[in-house]
Amino acid sequence: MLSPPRRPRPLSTEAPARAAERRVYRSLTSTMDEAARLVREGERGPLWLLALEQTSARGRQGRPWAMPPGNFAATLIDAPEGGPMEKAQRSFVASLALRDALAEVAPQAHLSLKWPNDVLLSEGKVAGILLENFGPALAIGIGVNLAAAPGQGDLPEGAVRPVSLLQETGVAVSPEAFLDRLAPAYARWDARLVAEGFPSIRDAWLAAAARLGQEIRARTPKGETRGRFDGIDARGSLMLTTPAGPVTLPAADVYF
Ligand SMILES: O=C(O)CCCC[C@@H]1SC[C@@H]2NC(=O)N[C@@H]21
Repeated sequence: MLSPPRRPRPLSTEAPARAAERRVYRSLTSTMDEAARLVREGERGPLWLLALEQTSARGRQGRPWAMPPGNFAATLIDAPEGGPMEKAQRSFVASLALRDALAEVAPQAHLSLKWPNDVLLSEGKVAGILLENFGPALAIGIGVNLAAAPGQGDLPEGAVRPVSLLQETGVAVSPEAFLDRLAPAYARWDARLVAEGFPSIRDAWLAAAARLGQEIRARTPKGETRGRFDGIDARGSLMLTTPAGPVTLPAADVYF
């Protein structure tokens, strides 16, 4: 007879001041899987799930996400007010929070933001964000190459190379210590979104955007669009000026 599936047990549960509750796990398939399970059980957050190892992590567009030991992997479960647009805006909140947390631990780092939700360090990808909507709650998955960058393998031409914080700056920080910075940074930017609305978040994001005003390429299942990166609209969609006129893309992969 099959035994019932074992529930992952957190190593610790605590609620530090100024931040949401957090649970730390030694190993999970993916913090997104654990988030989905907890949401099914009624969890609505805000709750951070931090895994020291993931055996089956995923990235955007169903791609696998490699997680060398020492890297950061967490998911924030939250149930913000509003509809799909307000939820999608949290990817910009998370990008800004990640930028701030990285800047706090490595003040000398050259950081920028790549649409839709990557954080670049010295122009390489140091962190990625994956948003998944689990009905009543949102899961914001965040992976940061703190200790090591995954192998470059078969990167598409124009894709940014993966880099790690340690390799680029010499700064060593544990996943737990990084969450100590990230959780309050997220709470600050989220409060700003609620208080001031998306234009304030958009302005802050654009001020840190990589390649603004320059030519980029955006790939969707329908093909590639080349154009000048003019910003993001009120929904967070990518705005390009192409030889054929303005184009707005709600989702795409961007190449430089
Ligand atoms: O493709 C991307 O850039 C997004 C990567 C997101 C990876 C993180 S690691 C924590 C969370 N758990 C997952 O399985 N994926 C996200």
